[in-house]
Amino acid sequence: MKKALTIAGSDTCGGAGIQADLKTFSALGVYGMSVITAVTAQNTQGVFGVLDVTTEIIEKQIKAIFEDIEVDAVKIGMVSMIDTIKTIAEGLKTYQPKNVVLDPVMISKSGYDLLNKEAKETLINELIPLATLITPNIPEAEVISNIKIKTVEDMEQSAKIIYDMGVKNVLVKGGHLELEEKEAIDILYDGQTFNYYKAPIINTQNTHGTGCTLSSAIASYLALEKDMKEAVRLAKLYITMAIEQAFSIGKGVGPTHHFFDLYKKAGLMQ
Ligand SMILES: Nc1ncnc2c1ncn2[C@@H]1O[C@H](COP(=O)(O)OP(=O)(O)O)[C@@H](O)[C@H]1O
Ligand SMILES: Cc1ncc(COP(=O)(O)OP(=O)(O)O)c(N)n1
Repeated sequence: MKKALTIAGSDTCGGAGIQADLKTFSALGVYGMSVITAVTAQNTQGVFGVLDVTTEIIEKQIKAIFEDIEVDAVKIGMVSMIDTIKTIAEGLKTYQPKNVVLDPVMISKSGYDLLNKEAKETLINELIPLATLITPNIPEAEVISNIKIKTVEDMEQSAKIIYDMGVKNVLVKGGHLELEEKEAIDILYDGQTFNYYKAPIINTQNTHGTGCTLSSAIASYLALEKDMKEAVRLAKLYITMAIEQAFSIGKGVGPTHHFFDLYKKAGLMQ
């Protein structure tokens, strides 16, 4: 069985973070493992507190996995602090996993800073060059590339700037872009060509964890030995269905749904 590791924060309400990643791995038939970087107290209405895990324990979690188990893909989510990022970067350099999908989580949908402001430069300098793929949403791509993004052409320019920071592939996600066509368009850049992944915008307020779900679905498909374009194509189908099936569980933004049978019927499972 293929095995994927998520290095990310815990989301109490199960819609994003470690919980979303593990649900996605399982739904796609990949064995999931976790290194927890931070514990958040959050629900569908907001984030109410964060406890960062010590670097000593993060280092031990990474070592415990890699010294024992072969890892086919790594997904990185909330990394929170400078020292956390440095510890993860050291781990990646030591163990050199094949596929590293970096979701540069910065701010939750409810507006809470999940990455300390001063840690941004460390994420760019230390983690981006070690990633096989980075998956910023529009606000994250704006921060990393330092340009404003209003159009698909801006997304392409941002992808090129981020690519030049040393990552092998860039996927700029367009969920936050308001286009006339009413499409959710994501753009993959591999240093040579752009590939476009489009889906109709689904009219729902339940989009908690969309970014986590997409990046862990890509990591799953890379673990299953799909090439990058195919992994992103399949993951885009997965996230679109997971948003279509999203439902309310509380008073605010509900989570994506990982509906095993649906994916099986759609032929998305191995
Ligand atoms: N309302 C929606 N309908 C369809 N796809 C969506 C919708 N919102 C987001 N997506 C897709 O979900 C994925 C994650 O989207 P995005 O919102 O851009 O990232 P994040 O969750 O990190 O903020 C992307 O593939 C995006 O195109
Ligand atoms: C613990 C944790 N990690 C990441 C996020 C952000 O996840 P994302 O998929 O971008 O979803 P939203 O915050 O936009 O719903 C999180 N909230 N918590």
